[in-house]
Amino acid sequence: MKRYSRHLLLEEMGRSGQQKLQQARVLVVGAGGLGCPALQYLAAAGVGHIGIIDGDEVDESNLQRQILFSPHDVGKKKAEIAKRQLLHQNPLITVAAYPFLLDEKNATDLIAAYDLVLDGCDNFTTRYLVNDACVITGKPFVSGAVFKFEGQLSVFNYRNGPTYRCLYPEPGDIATCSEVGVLATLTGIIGTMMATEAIKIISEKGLVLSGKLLVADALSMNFNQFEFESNPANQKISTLGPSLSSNCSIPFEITKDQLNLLNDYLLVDVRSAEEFVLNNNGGINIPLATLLDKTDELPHDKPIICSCRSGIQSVVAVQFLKEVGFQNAFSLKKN
Ligand SMILES: Nc1ncnc2c1ncn2[C@@H]1O[C@H](COP(=O)(O)OP(=O)(O)OP(=O)(O)O)[C@@H](O)[C@H]1O
Repeated sequence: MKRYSRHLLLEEMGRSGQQKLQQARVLVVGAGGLGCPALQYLAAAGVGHIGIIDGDEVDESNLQRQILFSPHDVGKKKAEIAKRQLLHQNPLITVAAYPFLLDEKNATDLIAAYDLVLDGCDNFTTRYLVNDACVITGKPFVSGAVFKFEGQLSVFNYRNGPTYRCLYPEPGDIATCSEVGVLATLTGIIGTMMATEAIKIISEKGLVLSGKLLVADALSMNFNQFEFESNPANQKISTLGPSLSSNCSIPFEITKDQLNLLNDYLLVDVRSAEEFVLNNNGGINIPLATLLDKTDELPHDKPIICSCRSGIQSVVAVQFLKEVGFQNAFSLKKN
């Protein structure tokens, strides 16, 4: 009672909410930059049964953001070290470590044994796999992603809400953080928000981020939410397909070289007005948050090229533009 007293004091949580946490079974995919903070808060908050699946070993370059690990853990299995740390932090919970990768053979059985999944992996293959296995087993999942200074958060397959495929119908090839770098604290922010959504789902309190994508920009501290629709066809998955290639490209991305071949187009910088003023790379500025209100300023007779700093917000912008009929929209690919 004393350990959880600050939760018990919350009217919305109270004894029944805390008991729901204690009874909950949560699987975290990936004990990396997002998984570590998410796991720490789930354990501290008293989620009774936590599973950790990660096939990787701790690397020295992980220590910048993977806060469950120390230098003497380098070379050891992340799932096992994370389990040890969480039990040390909260001996009142149970933790299962799966020191291997989630794949098509184990995903459905493993996910079926949990109430909720948190996906903190770093690749599209696993994201689609988690999605499809959650659809098949009827489990909601909280999804986080980080790239340089930008993070994304959403909840999929929650009470028949939209799935990951409703937001991202096609696999992408955006580089992982091992190739481009990521701000340490951003993984903490998004990972902690993933745990927050998990606690809300389990305790059945608050508005869950279902059908909405939160895009966070650590440099400007702009946090924006975008709504997206459900496509009922995406609920009809009944078997896991073979692994999706993680290097197939987003069909609506365009490189700088390809852009140079175009005679006429409209360049739309979808960063915030502040960022645009600080670093004007040409084109017009329509921040992502206002894009759908300003579609009457956009042409239908020439390509619309969306651009941002890292190539993530521009992909989201194109996704939204295509939904409202701008099939000639492309995202400018970053190096
Ligand atoms: N299919 C999978 N099953 C389980 N864990 C996965 C799977 N795919 C990726 N992961 C794990 O997700 C975690 C993602 O962590 P993070 O994004 O911080 O990158 P990293 O792989 O640890 O480091 P870096 O990208 O710098 O090499 C990793 O620990 C990785 O092993």
